[in-house]
Amino acid sequence: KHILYGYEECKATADWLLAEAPVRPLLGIVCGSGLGRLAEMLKDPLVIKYSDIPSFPRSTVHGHAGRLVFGTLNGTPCVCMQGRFHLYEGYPIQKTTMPMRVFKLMGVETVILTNAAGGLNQDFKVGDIMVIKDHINIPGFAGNNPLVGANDERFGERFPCMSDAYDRDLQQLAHAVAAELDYSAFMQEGVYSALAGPSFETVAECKMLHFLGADAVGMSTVHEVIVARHCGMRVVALSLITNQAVMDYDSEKKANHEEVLQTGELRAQQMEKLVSTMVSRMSCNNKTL
Ligand SMILES: Nc1nc2ncn(CCNC(CO)CO)c2c(=O)[nH]1
Repeated sequence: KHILYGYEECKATADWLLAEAPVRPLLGIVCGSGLGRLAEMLKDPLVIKYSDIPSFPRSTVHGHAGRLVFGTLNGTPCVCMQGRFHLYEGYPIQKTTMPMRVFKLMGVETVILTNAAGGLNQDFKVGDIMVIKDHINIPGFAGNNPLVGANDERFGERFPCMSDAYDRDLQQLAHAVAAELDYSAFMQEGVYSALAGPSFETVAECKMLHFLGADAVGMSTVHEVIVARHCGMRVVALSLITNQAVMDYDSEKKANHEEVLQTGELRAQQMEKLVSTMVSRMSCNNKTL
């Protein structure tokens, strides 16, 4: 039975990209809303538009450029997604996570994912960077999990463990590098919860997610993490807190995409510095790559 975006399709796309790419990437980076400038860190970049890549989806969201950038970061061969795919764009979930399998088949061993998220934890401020230590996959509760359907053993096992999805060493590395860069004042860590979107959450949903132990809420990342872990890549993920989720009915605040992108602009420089310094630490003691 033809599995949507299955092994053969991902392999064909990976081979097509490797034929174009100047480097065979070891590290994958996914840029979240407004964080696309991370891709400009790469040296000797080669940029390929998603629309030119066989079987690749198209980015449809403002703030997601829709380009794959190959290059090196402090000597480490990287591939960077400038723009990612979301359930709310109407893609089948396996389509939104296909890039993770393509990364794997190109030789990527570690993925750094970034996203913009709303802060549920009341200690969080707009502009904070949260190291994700775990996630709550709400769409998964309703059966919308990227691994549903026939399992392809060439990627991974039928029932993959997710209790260690977010690599502990790489979380510690993120905090250590942040301390070195004197970023600790706006560094957080916590649980990321995903909704499908595109509507932002209601007050009752924010209060429920917070009550369930979520520190931030977004519309991406968890599906990519599940697929990345299924095929054995290491994962570290960072949320830029772009607004305080509305938790009371009297609040004047209204979540909006423009504010998400503005905060991304504001913090983009520190995010770039954090990620690039992490990469240099990972590659020099390359056991952690
Ligand atoms: N309250 C709240 N604040 C947020 N900031 C970013 N996102 C992630 C969703 N980003 C969408 C819309 O900006 C674009 O992918 C969210 C969210 O889902 N909820």
